[in-house]
Amino acid sequence: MRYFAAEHIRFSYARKHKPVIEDFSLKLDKGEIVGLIGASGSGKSTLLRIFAGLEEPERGTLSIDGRIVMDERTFVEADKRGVGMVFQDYALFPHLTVGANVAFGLKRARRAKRLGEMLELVQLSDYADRYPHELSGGQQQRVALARALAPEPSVLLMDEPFSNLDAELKLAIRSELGEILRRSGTTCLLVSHDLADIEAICSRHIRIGSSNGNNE
Ligand SMILES: Nc1ncnc2c1ncn2[C@@H]1O[C@H](COP(=O)(O)OP(=O)(O)OP(=O)(O)O)[C@@H](O)[C@H]1O
Repeated sequence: MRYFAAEHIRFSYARKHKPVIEDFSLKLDKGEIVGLIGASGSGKSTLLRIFAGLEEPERGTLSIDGRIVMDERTFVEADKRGVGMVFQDYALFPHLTVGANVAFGLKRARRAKRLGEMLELVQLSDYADRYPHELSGGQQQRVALARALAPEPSVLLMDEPFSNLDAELKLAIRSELGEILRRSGTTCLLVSHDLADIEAICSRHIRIGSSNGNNE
C-alpha cells in the first residue's frame, strides 16, 4: 500500500452544480515531494482542503500511512488526520510571538525541545520573541513552515506558499524550502500555478485539468 493514496475523489460545492473535482486520484511514497499544478479555478485548493479534512467529498477514498481517513463509512476529522497545512497567506497568529506560533499545536512535555529544533531548522532561533509583523515575508513563510512541521505531520500540504513573496525573495526561499523538506523527510504536496516553483522543489508533478477536475 502506498503511503498516501487518494482514489476517485469527486466533489461539488453544491449538489446542483457540476463537480469541481470529477475523478481525481493521486499516490505518494513516504518522503516524496510532489507538485500539483493547474489553471486558476481548476480545483487545486479544493483538493488540499479535502485531503486536510476541511471538505467532505461525494465519493472517493483517502488513506495516509496505512490508515483509512476517508471512505464511504469513514471521515476522520481534520485535527485527527496528522496533516499539516501551509496556506497562501501563512495564517500566523498576529498577537503571538514566533515561538508561540510554532509551539501552538505541541503538547507541553515536548514543547520546548521541539520548538528549539524547529527554529533551528528554519534558521530563526534568534527570532523567537518577535511578532509576525516584525518579520520579512520570507521569515514569515519560514515560521508558517516551522509551525506546520512541528507536530510531525504525516503529510504536509502547501497551497501557493510563495504567492506573497517578491521575485528575488521567492528565488532565495524556494531552494531553502526544498532543502528543509528533504532534511526533515517530509512527505509533501505543493500546489502552485507556476511550473518553475514546482520544478525547483518537487521530484515530480501532476497536472489537474481546468475543465473537468480529472488528472491529465
Ligand atoms: N466556497 C466555495 N463555494 C462555491 N464554489 C467555490 C468555493 N470555493 C471555490 N469554489 C469554486 O471551485 C472551483 C475551484 O476552486 P479552487 O479554489 O479549488 O481552485 P484553484 O485551482 O485553487 O484556483 P486558484 O489557482 O485561482 O487558487 C472554482 O471554480 C471556484 O470558483
